[in-house]
Amino acid sequence: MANRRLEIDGVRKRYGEVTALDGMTFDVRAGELFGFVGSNGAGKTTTMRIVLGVLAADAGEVRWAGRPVDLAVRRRIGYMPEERGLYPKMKVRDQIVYLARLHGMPSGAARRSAEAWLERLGVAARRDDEVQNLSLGNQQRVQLAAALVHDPEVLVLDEPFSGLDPVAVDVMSQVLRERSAAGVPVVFSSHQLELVERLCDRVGIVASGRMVACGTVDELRRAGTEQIVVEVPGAPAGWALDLPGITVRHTEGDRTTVDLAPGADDQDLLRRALAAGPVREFRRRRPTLAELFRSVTTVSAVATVPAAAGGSAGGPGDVPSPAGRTGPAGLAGPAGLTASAGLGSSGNDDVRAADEETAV
Ligand SMILES: Nc1ncnc2c1ncn2[C@@H]1O[C@H](COP(=O)(O)OP(=O)(O)OP(=O)(O)O)[C@@H](O)[C@H]1O
Repeated sequence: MANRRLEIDGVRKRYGEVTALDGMTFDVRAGELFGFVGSNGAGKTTTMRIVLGVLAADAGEVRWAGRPVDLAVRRRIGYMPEERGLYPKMKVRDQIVYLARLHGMPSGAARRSAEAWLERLGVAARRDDEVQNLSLGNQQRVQLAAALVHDPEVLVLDEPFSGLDPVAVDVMSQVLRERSAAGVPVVFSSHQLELVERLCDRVGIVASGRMVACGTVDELRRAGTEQIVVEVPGAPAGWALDLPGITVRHTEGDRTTVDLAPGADDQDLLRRALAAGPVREFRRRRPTLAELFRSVTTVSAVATVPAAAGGSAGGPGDVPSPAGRTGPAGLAGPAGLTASAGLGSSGNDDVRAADEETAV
């Protein structure tokens, strides 16, 4: 199929007075693992629910392979809802087979596929247990099996990594990588930014219902302010102040981190450092995804590597969710499947602290 792209184009959604989506626009391409990140309440779940037709948009359009997404297409999407969607009292394998059948698979193929995915995801030994008797992490593996069992053309996963142990995170990562390598566009939301940075081909950062930065991790990091970390034991306080194009971000012990404006001369800084004492470290760095996230979600003013062009055709329509998925999704999800991590650590404590003090 040509143009295998999932396009979210100018989607708007209000809940009464609350604007949840304000022209959300991005695309996810064939073979791409796309990380969808944003603060709590930024609009990620609302976007995914609109893609799946669980919710109708007020305006804008969702397209797959160039065509507006309809019910037939939605049945070919694999979806892991945030509220989870398993029947607690149904046995694991029966449930996966049942969901595969709802997506139109013949019964033999549904059973084989269910068995293969339960095996692959490490929960085959629990196939005859009721879902409610599984640990939350194992329920999540079953939930992923439910999203994958019908060999979907597109995968849309709302916080699939939350609450997983490190081994399960590895299994989940591998499976998503495999599916994207097989040509499936995969979009997932997460608050685990180090994981997103490591795993994703592209990342979209959402704030207040809009895409505020979108691109590969490298593109996003290059768009961020370049920094220099300098270590000068015994340097007098303020040694790096008042240099053109150089702003001190943070000082901790002997180590100072500065922002380097475009065109600023780092050799000025080096000369000043050498005059202040012995230079033990002098290196350039770019902000991590977590640092960028803090910047753009504090002030949405970082360069945006644009996703698909905007626009707002008619809404995707009041199509109900794929048959049967409303049932289990509508039940109270397994309790306690909540986001496991905060907004990712930067992996660089000094600069993280600086970001918290001085949001750019
Ligand atoms: N059913 C609803 N009724 C009213 N407001 C809603 C409803 N669902 C979501 N909202 C509001 O819409 C906005 C976007 O919420 P959404 O759940 O899409 O955010 P999110 O990015 O998925 O957040 P989180 O990371 O916390 O899951 C928020 O302001 C939220 O309070």
